[in-house]
Amino acid sequence: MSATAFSSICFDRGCSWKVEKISKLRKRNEGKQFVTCSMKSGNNTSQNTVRIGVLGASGYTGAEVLRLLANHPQFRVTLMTADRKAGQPIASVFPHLITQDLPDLIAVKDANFSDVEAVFCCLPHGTTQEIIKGLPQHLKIVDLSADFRLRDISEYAEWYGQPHSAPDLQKEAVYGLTEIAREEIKTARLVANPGCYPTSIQLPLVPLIKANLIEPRNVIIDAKSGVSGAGRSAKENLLYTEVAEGINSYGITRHRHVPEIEQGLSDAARSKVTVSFTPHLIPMIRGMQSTIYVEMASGVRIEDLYEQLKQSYENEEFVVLLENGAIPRTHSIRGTNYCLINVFPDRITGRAIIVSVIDNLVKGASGQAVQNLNVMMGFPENSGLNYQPLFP
Ligand SMILES: NC(=O)C1=CN([C@@H]2O[C@H](COP(=O)(O)OP(=O)(O)OC[C@H]3O[C@@H](n4cnc5c(N)ncnc54)[C@H](OP(=O)(O)O)[C@@H]3O)[C@@H](O)[C@H]2O)C=CC1
Ligand SMILES: CC(=O)N[C@@H](CCC(=O)OP(=O)(O)O)C(=O)O
Repeated sequence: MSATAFSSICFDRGCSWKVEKISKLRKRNEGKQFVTCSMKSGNNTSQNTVRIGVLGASGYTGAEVLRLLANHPQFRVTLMTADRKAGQPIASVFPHLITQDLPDLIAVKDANFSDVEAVFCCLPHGTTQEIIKGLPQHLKIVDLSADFRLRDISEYAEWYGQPHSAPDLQKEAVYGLTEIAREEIKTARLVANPGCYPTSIQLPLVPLIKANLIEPRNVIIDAKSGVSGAGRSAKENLLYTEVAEGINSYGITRHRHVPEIEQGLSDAARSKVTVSFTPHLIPMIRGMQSTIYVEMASGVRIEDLYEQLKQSYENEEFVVLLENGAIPRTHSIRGTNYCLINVFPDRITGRAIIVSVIDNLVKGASGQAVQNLNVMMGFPENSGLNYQPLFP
């Protein structure tokens, strides 16, 4: 059999395994949804409707929350804030949302939170902690910024260039990598949604480190992000002329996601882990790939890594281990909450190469945020998240 024929059979086997798994999990969740909640149809909402605020609804992650919640059976957006764009209808800020029945954007200071049960906080770091400090206690909060992700506030001060102004809230926050921290998220009031790079990196590495299959101190990560990862505000380095037809590495050795990645991996290892991490901005709108080079522990084979990941994620709808050499592609997850992973042997160095892809705006931000609020509210975890990839 030719190599091409072999790899195409393998690829097909990988896909059919996955299709079976997804449909099985979806059926299981649909069953739960039917029992737990009655559905919303059109403007008729059931008594299970949860009123939602979106803070920073005029930004990219805010808009993505609105897109996902349009198909959510329980969450209904009744409050939306902005800063410079306060006072405007959403369709004048995001014309693609014109068909949604949504309230106008208002300033945070004018918002009445008494009628809202939960908020997605899609604001810049720094600003976020000041605003969350002033929110009423009854609210469940999923914060998409970096403000509550680092447990050590001195580390926050070092990497974010300012002291943390809400240390008590920081102590209360649960780091929301859903597949890893689901039990804690269930009872949390404030969830710190992980950063996009840290999500794509920790999902494959945490189970491997916990099982002592890789050397945690020699991890090298080469990551690439679409430009929407930098948000919607105007910046010179994000102009079309600066981004198109080129690749720009940035934050080499000092990107602020380093301590977040090291925190998660150190927890898994129960000892201090350090990483070499280099992000790149590439000329695409959404999507992210992390290519991770690891040394396997003594006596460990690539098949052991593969089996561990397969076992860790076989009951997870949104983390998919591809089979038999299939290569994760950002095209395969565009607009979805999936993380696709595969592991490859580097026969020359003996290392393993792990490839992980997510959509930075979905599993890397708003999708994981919706997944987390579903967990916090006891709803099926995939509510509002059943999207097929946009391809081509
Ligand atoms: N983009 C991504 O892929 C990811 C982003 N994140 C994080 O999520 C958060 C939001 O990101 P993103 O949506 O991309 O950012 P954007 O820059 O696109 O949006 C920021 C939002 O915050 C509002 N805002 C800005 N300053 C203030 C202020 N002082 N008071 C009140 N509101 C304010 C803006 O309002 P206005 O437009 O009216 O000025 C806008 O609605 C950030 O912390 C980001 O780091 C996390 C993971 C991935
Ligand atoms: C392409 C790009 O610029 N990406 C952002 C990361 C987006 C993200 O996850 O940011 P938070 O940690 O603030 O949530 C960056 O490198 O800073």
